[in-house]
Amino acid sequence: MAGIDVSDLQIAFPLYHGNAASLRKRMGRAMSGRLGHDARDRVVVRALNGLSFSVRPGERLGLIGRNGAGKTTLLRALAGIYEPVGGRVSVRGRIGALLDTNLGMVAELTGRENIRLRGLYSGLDSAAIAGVEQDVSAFAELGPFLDLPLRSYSSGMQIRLAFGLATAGRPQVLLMDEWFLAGDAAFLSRAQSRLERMIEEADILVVSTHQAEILATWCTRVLWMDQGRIRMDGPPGTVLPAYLGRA
Ligand SMILES: Nc1ncnc2c1ncn2[C@@H]1O[C@H](COP(=O)(O)OP(=O)(O)OP(=O)(O)O)[C@@H](O)[C@H]1O
Repeated sequence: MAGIDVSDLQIAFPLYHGNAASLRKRMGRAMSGRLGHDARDRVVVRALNGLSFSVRPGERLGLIGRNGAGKTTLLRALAGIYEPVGGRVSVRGRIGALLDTNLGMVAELTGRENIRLRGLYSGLDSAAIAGVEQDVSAFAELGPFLDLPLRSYSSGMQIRLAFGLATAGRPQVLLMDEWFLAGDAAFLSRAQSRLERMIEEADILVVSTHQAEILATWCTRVLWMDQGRIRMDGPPGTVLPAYLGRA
């Protein structure tokens, strides 16, 4: 069964230049608490600083917080792209990651070829690949562009294709950065019903966005992140008014 357990998670990025004291001075108080040193005495930014939480099947978790709070870093750590420097991340279930429109795509291949390639990577047989191809092409509504190279796609087309593909493989844990919520209203409503079908199968969504309305309608729980830590964790009706200063 799908699940996420994060315990005392720490992610840090080395900054290769300068010394900590002058960097602290230049970056001001806002950042100074997030600078530290690693074992090789390099100055690092602590992007995530001791996060602990669990997510159970059926939960739709929204991440909110100011620029630089650590939302994207957390999604990437859950996807296994970043290694923790401390603590643990455990994600059970097949992961679908919508973090970067180009992730795992080849710009020179057509949309259809990319779909087939992904099917082959996932070890699907030809009948299953044909099913995914049909499902994704119906969802993405790319028309003749499906048979043109990806590099000719608009960013909205890339998003539709990536979203269709990431959700076609019936992932049990879908990780999504707000990038993918940039489509028009018609796309958002089709994306929402596709996600709802997926979530009905008792799976997990983790989505990061600055748009409070999306969190209010899509999520059952919101983590408010601040300076690489969790500031508040609870239902959207409690966390969003506090975040927006209306509590
Ligand atoms: N590759 C990197 N190298 C150095 N520092 C990084 C890197 N990626 C993120 N950071 C730093 O880690 C912190 C968290 O960044 P992150 O992108 O996770 O924030 P975010 O909440 O997603 O912000 P935004 O809302 O602006 O997308 C920031 O201080 C950022 O500058």
